[in-house]
Amino acid sequence: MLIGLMRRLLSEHRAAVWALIVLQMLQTAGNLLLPTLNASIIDDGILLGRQDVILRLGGWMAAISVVQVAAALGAGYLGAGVAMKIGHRLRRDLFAKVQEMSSQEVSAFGAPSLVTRATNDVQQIQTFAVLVFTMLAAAPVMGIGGIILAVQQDAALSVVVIAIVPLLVLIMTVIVRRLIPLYRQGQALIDGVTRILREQIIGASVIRAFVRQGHEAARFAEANRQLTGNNLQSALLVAGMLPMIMIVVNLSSVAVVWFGGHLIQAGSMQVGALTAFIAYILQILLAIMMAMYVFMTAPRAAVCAERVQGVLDVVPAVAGMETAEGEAPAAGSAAGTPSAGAPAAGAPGATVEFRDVVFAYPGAETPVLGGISFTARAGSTTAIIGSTGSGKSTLLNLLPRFLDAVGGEISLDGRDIRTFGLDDLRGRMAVVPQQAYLFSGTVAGNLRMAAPAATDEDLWQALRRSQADDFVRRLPNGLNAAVGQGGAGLSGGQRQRLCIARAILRKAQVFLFDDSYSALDYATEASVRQALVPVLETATVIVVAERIASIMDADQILVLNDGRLEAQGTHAHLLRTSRTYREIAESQLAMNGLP
Ligand SMILES: Nc1ncnc2c1ncn2[C@@H]1O[C@H](COP(=O)(O)OP(=O)(O)OP(=O)(O)O)[C@@H](O)[C@H]1O
Repeated sequence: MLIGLMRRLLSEHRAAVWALIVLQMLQTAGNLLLPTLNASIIDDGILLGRQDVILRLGGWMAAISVVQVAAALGAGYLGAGVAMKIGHRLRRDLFAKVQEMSSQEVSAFGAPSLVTRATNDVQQIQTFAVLVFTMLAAAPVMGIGGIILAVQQDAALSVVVIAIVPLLVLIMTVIVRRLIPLYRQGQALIDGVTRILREQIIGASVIRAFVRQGHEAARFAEANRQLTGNNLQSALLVAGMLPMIMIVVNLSSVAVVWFGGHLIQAGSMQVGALTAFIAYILQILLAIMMAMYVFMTAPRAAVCAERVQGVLDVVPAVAGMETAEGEAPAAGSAAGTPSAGAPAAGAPGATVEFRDVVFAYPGAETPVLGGISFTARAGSTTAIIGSTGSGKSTLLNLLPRFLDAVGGEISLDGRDIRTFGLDDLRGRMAVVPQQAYLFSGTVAGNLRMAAPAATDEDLWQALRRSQADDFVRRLPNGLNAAVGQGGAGLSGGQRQRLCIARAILRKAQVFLFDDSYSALDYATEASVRQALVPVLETATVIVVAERIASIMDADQILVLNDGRLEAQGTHAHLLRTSRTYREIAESQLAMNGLP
């Protein structure tokens, strides 16, 4: 997985990678040459008293060192650059993929895990790439070159090398095999800590309200303890490796000096040759240590690559982000792009038709919606009412294809919604979601999500209609007032009114309101509904509501019960024909004496 991912990512940086390899080769060639030159200086220069040889070879050594430094600098610069670009590309791809995913696909991974994958996991892969660029190409050349040159210096003494290399490889294999499962578990534990932290930050007031701080602190402490334990285990293994290697290295150096000393005494080896031999032995060991370090980092990077690739491999159930080719936006609408102009007074609607629609959440045994058929015409308002969990939001989410129906057909002006490009389809709609979500930034920034080219006057007009102008005017900086993440700093009703203003800024054909007035008092709700009449006059409006008073005037009301469309008709018709509707109405309206 890691190799495949790296190969794919590096294919874009072929020239830089080749340049890196050449620079590393230059560096390594220098490393391999220097001990031989040093040996010649000792044996042919110092021992024979030849100053010209010392100066000539010394000059070569200095020149090689300069080239080595330049190559090291170039390789470091290029390696870091390519690694950073790989990280950038991975984060960009992950972000784009998450944007395409449906809410089910996101929840299958979990938001905290997706955040960890896009940050920590990418960072691990990036770190591994830097290591590979600095070490992996150099290590085999240095190791093999070192062995050849050591054997050339003294074949008999090279037996030491043959003895230590398998020992080092054995140590490395044992440790790496224990590290892989630890790293895999570690990444999952990071997900766990992030999840608990996120829950505790978002739900801080609930935790305080139910005096659960102690319990939550214990939950976090346990997750933290497990992560620390896991990190300690892997750190101990990595830390234990270095002394083991040093013992092997030092023992082999002692053996070389011991045998080399005897060879010099016997006159079969020169002092310079022994110095070079020791230098080559150290280079071989250094090469093995470099490779080991890469192989030790590889398991964690491999686990991270697996997790990142897992996200990148998701084929979104709702496919087709782009506008379908050759498709013209609908006349009179700004479909396909967020509408650029003034609020949507008079945007022409489109006929929405559901024919025997069925929907089941992935993995669920029974469908949450079945046999849903109705038609919502342009210029009309369709309301959906039903008990909690009856499938109202799910039904609404099918239209912009946040979810895809598993049976039946949904059409817009007679055309199956699956034949539209996703951007085009969603560009024809404006949604006020059940959770009034705002983004960190300013009030104006949030509103212009729906209409980037809207003027301040357009924004104020939309705010007036959603009864939000008064409170925005009172905010420090008005339209440019800061909004916290999710709408922090604003009340639920204020957020809801800003979301309504945002939606009506769009010249949409279809407006979807998912319980969008729930945080407003009756008087404000009535004023907002009244003010929206000119905007929504010709559009197709579908409203989910809990309160009968909000939907009594709708052209048709759909009564959902346990995912089935139990009845449909006007308020008066349903009062006569639907028991469920009558019960809801009686429970809400009887006390007010309404019809
Ligand atoms: N992501 C999901 N995965 C599985 N089941 C889900 C998911 N989201 C909702 N459900 C289930 O689908 C059913 C319908 O949910 P939905 O949110 O559409 O109901 P609703 O009528 O809008 O409820 P409410 O009025 O409380 O918002 C519920 O039983 C719910 O448990």
